[in-house]
Amino acid sequence: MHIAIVGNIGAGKTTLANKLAHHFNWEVFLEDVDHNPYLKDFYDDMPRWAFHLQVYFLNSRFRQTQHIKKLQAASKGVIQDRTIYEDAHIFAANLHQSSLMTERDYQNYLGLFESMVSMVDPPDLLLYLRADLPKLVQQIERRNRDYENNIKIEYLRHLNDHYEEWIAGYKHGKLLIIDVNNLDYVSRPEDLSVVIERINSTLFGLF
Ligand SMILES: Nc1ncnc2c1ncn2[C@@H]1O[C@H](COP(=O)(O)OP(=O)(O)O)[C@@H](O)[C@H]1O
Ligand SMILES: Nc1ncnc2c1ncn2[C@H]1C[C@H](O)[C@@H](COP(=O)(O)O)O1
Repeated sequence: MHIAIVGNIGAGKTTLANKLAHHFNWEVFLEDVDHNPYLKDFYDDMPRWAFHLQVYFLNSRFRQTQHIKKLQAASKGVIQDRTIYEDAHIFAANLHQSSLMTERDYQNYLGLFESMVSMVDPPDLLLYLRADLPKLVQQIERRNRDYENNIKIEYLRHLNDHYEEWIAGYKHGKLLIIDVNNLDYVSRPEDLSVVIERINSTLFGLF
């Protein structure tokens, strides 16, 4: 079983991924953020570092999917925090549309993405955490990563628009949309239970 959690920056993916992994006793795959050699530079100067960052994320996400494939072959359950689909359909697409990535870099990136994604199995369940801008801003502030302090609200808005469009057309498998605006699975265990019940119901038809 493979559940992938998708959603905008600060939506609560990592927090939920850890909680679900604990609940189901499955392996968790988080994003490589702390060791990312481009992320800070990217936020300082997006046009300069957009392509480098996208190639880095693509490779790191692809390696993760190969690792997940092996675990699945061994019948292990996996929770994944963010997918390779989001790199291309959300982040790279947004950078290109916002003229922060050139046409030739984008086409070059897409060629690489298409080659890689053809070797990727979609998750059994895609769990989209839908959050409005105030919730995202509040949670990004709460997390307080210094390089994210200057993220513009417009950047988050464009990413949310891309998410909504991509999710509306998602056809790779089961999809569960959770509105997290009024959920607090950090301090309210009953909110986590609601999420778990909805996952069980979508995956196994329970409840
Ligand atoms: N549903 C929630 N309710 C309250 N706080 C949350 C919720 N989800 C996440 N948080 C908090 O918001 C911050 C960002 O969450 P995180 O899981 O890192 O988001 P993401 O991985 O989507 O970027 C963290 O400090 C986390 O504790
Ligand atoms: N593909 C990406 N392009 C640009 N930025 C990205 C990409 N994937 C992740 N990020 C950024 C967004 C956040 O600053 C960090 C971690 O993501 P989060 O949603 O907080 O887990 O990396």
